[in-house]
Amino acid sequence: MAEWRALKNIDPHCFACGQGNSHGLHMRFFSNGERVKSRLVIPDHLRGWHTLVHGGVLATILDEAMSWAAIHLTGHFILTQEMTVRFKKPVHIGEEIRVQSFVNERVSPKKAGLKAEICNMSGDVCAESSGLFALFTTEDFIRKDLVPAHMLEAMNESMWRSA
Ligand SMILES: CCCCCCCCCC(=O)SCCNC(=O)CCNC(=O)[C@H](O)C(C)(C)COP(=O)(O)OP(=O)(O)OC[C@H]1O[C@@H](n2cnc3c(N)ncnc32)[C@H](O)[C@@H]1OP(=O)(O)O
Repeated sequence: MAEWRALKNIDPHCFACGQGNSHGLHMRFFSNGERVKSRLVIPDHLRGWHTLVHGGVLATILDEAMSWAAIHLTGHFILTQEMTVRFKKPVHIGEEIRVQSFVNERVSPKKAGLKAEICNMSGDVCAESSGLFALFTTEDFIRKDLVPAHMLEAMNESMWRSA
């Protein structure tokens, strides 16, 4: 299996992966060509019930991990179309967690099924997800008019390279 390579962060403002978002999760991703992974500690301000991490935050982490896998393992821009999450064990504020994701199924040329799971440092699966992702060519994504074309072109130049 190929070694893990750090992936280049492409939007400093993203709540999940933006390194410049002071309220965000600052996720950094690595890929071995088959899977994408990240590790993080959830900051104190994202708690839900007492010291528990809010489920919506865990869902964001899973969505982000599946999105990075969809982008980097299929080579397309993506939109999350649907996702399901199963919360299996509590995650606590300040606890280190690991997330991994992969392409589970290439449903069609324009759709892929992804999976992700969050584990604690004991190796227990705390949350897992499945998602359906729409895959776009650069031209089709520009046509959607969701992200400025100059930003997509800059991403295209750097996105598929290591950090
Ligand atoms: C920061 C950098 C790192 C990036 C990480 C980002 C992670 C975040 C990921 C997200 O959370 S994305 C935000 C949450 N998701 C959304 O906002 C998606 C909203 N939903 C949609 O836009 C549509 O439901 C979706 C494109 C996902 C699926 O559409 P459908 O397959 O149901 O098709 P639909 O019939 O609704 O098509 C709408 C239009 O999109 C077009 N389309 C759909 N899938 C396409 C595709 N794959 N390629 C090209 N065009 C596509 C389709 O042809 C059509 O074009 P027209 O309006 O011109 O007729």
